[in-house]
Amino acid sequence: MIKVGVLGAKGKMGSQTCLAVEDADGLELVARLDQGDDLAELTKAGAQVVVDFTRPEVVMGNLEWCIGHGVDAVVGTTGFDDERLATLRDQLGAQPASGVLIAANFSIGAVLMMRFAAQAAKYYESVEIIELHHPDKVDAPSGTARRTAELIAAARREAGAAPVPDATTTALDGARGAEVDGIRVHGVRLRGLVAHQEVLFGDAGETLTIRHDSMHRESFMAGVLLGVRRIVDTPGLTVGLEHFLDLD
Ligand SMILES: NC(=O)C1=CN([C@@H]2O[C@H](COP(=O)(O)OP(=O)(O)OC[C@H]3O[C@@H](n4cnc5c(N)ncnc54)[C@H](OP(=O)(O)O)[C@@H]3O)[C@@H](O)[C@H]2O)C=CC1
Ligand SMILES: O=C(O)C1=N[C@H](C(=O)O)C[C@H](O)C1
Repeated sequence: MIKVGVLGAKGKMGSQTCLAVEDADGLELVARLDQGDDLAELTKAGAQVVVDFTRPEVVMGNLEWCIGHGVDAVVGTTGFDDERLATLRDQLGAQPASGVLIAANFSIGAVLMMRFAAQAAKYYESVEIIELHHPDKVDAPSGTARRTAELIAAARREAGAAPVPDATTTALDGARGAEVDGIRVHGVRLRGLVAHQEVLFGDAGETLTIRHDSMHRESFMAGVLLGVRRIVDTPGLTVGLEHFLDLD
């Protein structure tokens, strides 16, 4: 049995994760912690793996604690940039047996969407991303949109593509979205939505749209459970659930 603790256990993703872990073969839910709880409860309960669905401003502190206490971590919380990843690599360097998985999105369909978008990137002159989420989301653009933009930008760079064309010279602030690694990202917040993304590609006389929809937070759970089962045997930093899927 793998003993699992959940951080952010009262939140939308944390509560769904608790249900999924309780139902999963070979996993035991030993701790549910939320805002104000003492992280020492994790070691008292014997947690081997922590699943973190908290907030961008607290996740790095949680991970420093986990790495320092030899607890592996599966992280869905957003807010990771190169600087944060470098910090984690340094911390893990001092604890070579520990593992951390950072996944912008645990839904299999979203991982495929990112992969397909990276594959399509070199064939199109234009590309923009639209992410659509529930209005309780605190960060924009979404972690998934940021990651998708980075993957597309890397593929375009490798192919020697020119910058995405855009003749805009006057615009209201925000009208052209945010720029991530040279790719425009637009955010929609709408009651009724969960998590959705479109990647729009365009070239002479044609467009290609790759769309993914998470209708329910259950969509993330197979990926979270896979992450928990794999991270106990995967020391170091793993960025992206695709490393635990047989995509090639
Ligand atoms: N990778 C993926 O597949 C997915 C990632 N996410 C990401 O996961 C994160 C959480 O999303 P969601 O569940 O919707 O958010 P919620 O706001 O519903 O849940 C976050 C929970 O964490 C709690 N919390 C805040 N600080 C701490 C702390 N220091 N220790 C423990 N718990 C704390 C919050 O308490 P309080 O409300 O009192 O602050 C809240 O209960 C976001 O970054 C989101 O983008 C979401 C869906 C899928
Ligand atoms: O906050 C959310 O809900 C989600 N957050 C993640 C993100 O920012 O990409 C994953 C998914 O989009 C849902």
